[in-house]
Parts: sequence; C-alpha cells; structure tokens
Amino acid sequence: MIELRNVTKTFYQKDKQIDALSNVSLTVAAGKIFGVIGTSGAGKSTLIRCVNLLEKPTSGEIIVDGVNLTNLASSQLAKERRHIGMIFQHFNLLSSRTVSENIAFPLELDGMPKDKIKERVYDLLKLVGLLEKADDYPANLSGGQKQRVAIARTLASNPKVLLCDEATSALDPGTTKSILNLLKDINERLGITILLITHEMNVVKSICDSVAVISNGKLIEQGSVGDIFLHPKTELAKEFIASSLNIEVPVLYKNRLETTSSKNQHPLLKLELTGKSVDEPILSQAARLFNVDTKIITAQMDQAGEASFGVILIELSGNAKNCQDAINYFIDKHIIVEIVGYV
Ligand SMILES: Nc1ncnc2c1ncn2[C@@H]1O[C@H](COP(=O)(O)OP(=O)(O)OP(=O)(O)O)[C@@H](O)[C@H]1O
Repeated sequence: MIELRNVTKTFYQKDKQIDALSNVSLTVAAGKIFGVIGTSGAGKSTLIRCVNLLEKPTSGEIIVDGVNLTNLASSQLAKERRHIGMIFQHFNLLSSRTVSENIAFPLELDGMPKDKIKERVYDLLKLVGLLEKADDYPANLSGGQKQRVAIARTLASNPKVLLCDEATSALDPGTTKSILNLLKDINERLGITILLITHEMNVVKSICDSVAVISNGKLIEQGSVGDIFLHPKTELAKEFIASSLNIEVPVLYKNRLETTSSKNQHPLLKLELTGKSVDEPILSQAARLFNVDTKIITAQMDQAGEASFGVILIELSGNAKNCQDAINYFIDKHIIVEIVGYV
C-alpha cells in the first residue's frame, strides 16, 4: 500500500550537506500499522513528509496504493494526495472555525452540498466521540480533543492512508492511550493503512504491526513488532525497548543498596524475560531446585505484537553458592540478569 524505494533526501545549508534520508526502503502492507522510531534529528519527519511529497525526495520512489507519486504533475499529485490523510503533533486546526467547521473544511473545498456536509460531519463527530463539542472553538478544547478533531477532519476526505507525525507527543500518557485506541479503531473499522513516526516505543508497542528503527537517516532495523521485541539486533532498538520497560528500584531499597556483597546480604536482581522464559514459572522452579527464596520487589509484564516480555526485580536469598546457581539457571533460560546491588 505504501512503498518507499531507495529514498534519499539531501538538504544543503550554505556549504553543508545534510543527508536526512539515505537509501530508505520500506513497505507498509494494506490495512497495517507501521511505526518508524528514532531519536531527535534521525530523519523521521523528513521520511513521513516524503510519503505525501510535502518534501520531494532527492532520489528514489514513493508508491502509494499502486501509484508512483514521485513523477506526477502537480495537478495529479494533488488528486492522489486526497487519499493520504495526515495528522500532526500540534494538531494544525483553524482557530477561527468551530469543531464542526474545521471538520467541514476539506468537504467545502471539495464542493460537497451543505446538507451532505452536515451529515458527514455528524458521523465523524460521532466516530471520534466529540458530538457535544461540535460548536466549540479549538481554544476551548483539551489536547486530546484537538487531536480528535484533526483526525475527524482528515477522515472527512475518506483517505486510504493516514500519516501520523508524532501525533501523541504533545499529550499526557492517559490521553495518548485514548488517541492510540482511536487510531487502532479507525484502522480496524475503516481498513485505513497507517504510517506513524514516533520517538516512543510505547506507541509502537500499543498499536503497530511492524516497526523500523531510523538512525542518522538510515533504517538500521525493521520487522514485525513481536520480532523486534524478542530479537532486537541493534543497540538502539535494545535501548528503545528498555525505555518502554521502566521499573525503578523502590526508594526504601535504594537507600539500603550496597554495590558489593557483605555477610548476610542478598542480591537484588533485575530479570529481563522474553520469549519462552515469560511462560515458565522460573521463580518457583529456581526456589525448588536451588533452595533459594525469591521475593518480588516490583515487576512489569507486557505484550507487543505476538511477543510477551517483562522485567522483574527480585531479592534473592539463600547461601552464596545456591544464589549463584540460581543466577546461572536464569541465564541458561535466556533471561538477562543484572545484579542491581545487595541488600
Ligand atoms: N529543511 C531543512 N533544511 C535543512 N536541514 C533540514 C531540513 N529539514 C530537516 N533537516 C535536517 O535533517 C535531519 C533530519 O531532520 P528531521 O526533522 O527529519 O528529524 P526528526 O527525526 O524528525 O527529528 P525530531 O524528532 O527532532 O523532529 C536533521 O539533521 C535536520 O537538521
């Protein structure tokens, strides 16, 4: 549905050459949600802006729904762009128009009769859950409500593809969740293909089918979300995954934590579980096999695509040899073990 073939984008600033995208290729299958994740300046915005040719690639091809957009005349490109919706981090609503009038705007441009516009706007308001805000102005809406208006406005033109440029970055976690749920709902109900860019792995984890990691304008890793979470290859992918599993040592423990072990102290272990190890009762097995006790301090178990994974912080107690045997057992089970300290 969306295909980027060897897309390169070079900017020139005075004598400086900036390779914002280098030979980027990716395919988003129809009806799927594809995320591109990267840190600031990696090339995410340039990539997504190339898809609807807001930014013209220096070389390479962009194919959307079977049409190669790269060489189209501007009138043809304008026609094709109607099938490509886009939403932005800062919503881009018209402040002088009400919610309904914002949503109606693309339909007015299309010359739709007034009564039809009214019907369509009503349906869209209902879809995004904003019927009671129809006559409000953007200034009186929350960030999440503004993004819902922007989504309704872009859906007004019946796009086949939706591009999301950091669409939840300006929102708090709860609102982010509700907007991501809405995007997933739209994807499933209307069959719209979604390409999104983000710097947050939680966004990818919540709704994407596939993900690509971008660094310095290059796609350094891509695959299904489950696959990337289970078998990340690059350090950057590993860092993004770790950032989505944020467990903290509780303050009570932090204050008592020693870096080296002394008599009668127990190791505090951080166990990262993926794949099969998630499904096995590893703590009770270790307790039985090695005569150790495992006290769970904090834990986070999660799901991304078909992959389950999690992090557990445990206090391990028993004699030193048994504790070491238990640690070796965890490592044998492909669990990443970190000794956080001793308590
Ligand atoms: N119009 C432009 N002229 C010159 N350089 C540009 C232009 N747009 C982007 N760049 C450069 O291209 C690189 C990629 O920028 P881009 O905005 O695509 O990154 P990003 O991953 O979206 O970053 P952020 O998350 O901070 O928005 C950066 O080095 C940026 O400075």
